[in-house]
Amino acid sequence: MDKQSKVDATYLVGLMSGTSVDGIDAAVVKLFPSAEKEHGVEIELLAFENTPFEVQVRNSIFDLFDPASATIDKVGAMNMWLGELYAQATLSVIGKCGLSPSQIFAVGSHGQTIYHAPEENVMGGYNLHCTVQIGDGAVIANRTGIPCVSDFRVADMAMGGQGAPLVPFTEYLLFNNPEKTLLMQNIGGIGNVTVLPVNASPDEVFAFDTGPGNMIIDGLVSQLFAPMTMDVNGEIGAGGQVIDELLKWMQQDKYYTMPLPKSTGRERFGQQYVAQIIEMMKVNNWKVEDVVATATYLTAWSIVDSYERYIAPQHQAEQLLIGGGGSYNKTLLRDLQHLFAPHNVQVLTQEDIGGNSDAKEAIAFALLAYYTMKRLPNNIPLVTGASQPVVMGKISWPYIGRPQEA
Ligand SMILES: Nc1ncnc2c1ncn2[C@@H]1O[C@H](COP(=O)(O)OP(=O)(O)OP(=O)(O)O)[C@@H](O)[C@H]1O
Ligand SMILES: CC(=O)N[C@H]1[C@@H]2OC[C@@H](O2)[C@@H](O)[C@@H]1O[C@H](C)C(=O)O
Repeated sequence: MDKQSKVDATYLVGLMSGTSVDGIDAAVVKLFPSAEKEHGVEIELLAFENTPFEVQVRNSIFDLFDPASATIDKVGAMNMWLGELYAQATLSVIGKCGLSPSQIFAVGSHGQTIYHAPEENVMGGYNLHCTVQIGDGAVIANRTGIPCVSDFRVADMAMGGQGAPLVPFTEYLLFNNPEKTLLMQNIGGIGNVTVLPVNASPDEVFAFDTGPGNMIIDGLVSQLFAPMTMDVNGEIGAGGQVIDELLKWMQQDKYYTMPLPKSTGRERFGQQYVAQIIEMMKVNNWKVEDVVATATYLTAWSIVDSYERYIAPQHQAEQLLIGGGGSYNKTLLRDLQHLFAPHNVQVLTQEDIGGNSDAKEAIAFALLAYYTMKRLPNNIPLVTGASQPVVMGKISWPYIGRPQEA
């Protein structure tokens, strides 16, 4: 880093609580202009903290995924409650790296998605794509004294986009490689991939949700191995065999052949879907570890199938770089390595390249917020299907303004 970059460094906090509802990821990043790339930025991760949700919070969020139990009073209260928890997570992670809140330029908070409907929905003559993320930015701003950018996705939807995925914009900024075509694969609740062709320009980047990430595995484990909520390190799946009949049934979901751009969520692969699998398991007398092994294989298959169907015809990739909690599931990694071997695609995790699988999305929302604060566009229309670039995110200012800095 040169002297000028050090002078221009900006500190930001990014917050992510994703579709798997495991907790809050909070990152403090130092951002400075890239010495190499024009308009580019570089970042340094200064601190990261994951705060798991308490059971009552997790259950209250799950209540909101079912439109029948998600009454408006519960949505309103949870919006404020999560705001409080996000504010605490912000202050805690800032404390970890010895900075004070007054040194932070902005917090970028994704919020908790409780509803995502990116498909065509014509009402009153308007095509209303919609998505709901809660955890109010006003609470975060007023508890921390830091401006908060939240509610990113709706601006993209206002331009006809899917409002997802948003992380590709930051992957383009941070990972674009002059020599290799990279597949940036996130495996959270949902799986999503960003394709970065060799030395890509923004209009060559494309991305989409590949299907379920850990969502089906987590759903099965929560039902069949409670109080566990995940297949830790893939140990349950490692002890099972893939059930062909179940795999074929799962592979027939329409999502896998839908045209791009596409995104998905709990509405498709959540509790109802898992309940169907458990019903089939009972009828067929399948072993629970075989069902978990099959769900794990399905996730790996959906990723390689996406590569074969939408990516490989134009781009031979060198590496699949995995981020998100799925990178800790060894059975899933084994299945991915096996399925990508014939394509000569090397499968690596963020840790293998010196990154942090857990922190990646929180870092992304810090970076997205930086662009919002600078009033610069931060979506990629080719990725989301929006008709044009927009500045995503709503800014909440703290009540008494920021402490005056010297
Ligand atoms: N040690 C582990 N072993 C196996 N799986 C793990 C482990 N740690 C995390 N996971 C999986 O990762 C999930 C959390 O991943 P992550 O935090 O990336 O998802 P998310 O951000 O909530 O989802 P999304 O990116 O879809 O919004 C957990 O629910 C679990 O399934
Ligand atoms: C609506 C929503 O919350 N979508 C998430 C989800 O989790 C992964 C995948 O599905 C992706 O589309 C998105 O999140 C990441 C952060 C994104 O927008 O890039």
